[in-house]
Amino acid sequence: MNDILESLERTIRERRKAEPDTSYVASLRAKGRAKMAEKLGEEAVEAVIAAVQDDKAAMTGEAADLLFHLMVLLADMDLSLEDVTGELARREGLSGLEEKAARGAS
Ligand SMILES: N=c1c2ncn([C@@H]3O[C@H](COP(=O)(O)OP(=O)(O)OP(=O)(O)O)[C@@H](O)[C@H]3O)c2ncn1[C@@H]1O[C@H](COP(=O)(O)O)[C@@H](O)[C@H]1O
Repeated sequence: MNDILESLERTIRERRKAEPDTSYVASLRAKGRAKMAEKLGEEAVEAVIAAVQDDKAAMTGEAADLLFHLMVLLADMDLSLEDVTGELARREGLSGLEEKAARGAS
């Protein structure tokens, strides 16, 4: 599973340098971060709808779109999956309440 995400992360970094008319990733880069964020929001809403409708097939596709667009945005911010998994690993070492407190949540 991680192999696929790591491979996709490399592909996204590489395709950012392509000509926008030959690559969806490059076209998003050309449109800018606000457009990437907008796409992430759209995909999140579509995933929410699939979940509420209990549509597993749609949810699988929407979750893939959501992950992909999140990774495009992370790459634009020069963040990696390792940054995210590192944060998840840190949280795993804490209980739920400790983790909430560490994030400053009420
Ligand atoms: N995983 C994906 C992936 N998932 C979704 N999408 C695209 O995301 C877009 C979003 O869906 P929408 O229905 O909102 O599409 P749209 O109406 O064309 O989008 P907008 O005009 O609103 O921006 C679609 O065009 C999908 O093709 C993806 N495009 C690319 N990848 C991966 O990225 C790699 C590099 O792609 P290129 O940059 O195109 O070479 C590919 O090999 C794939 O592995």
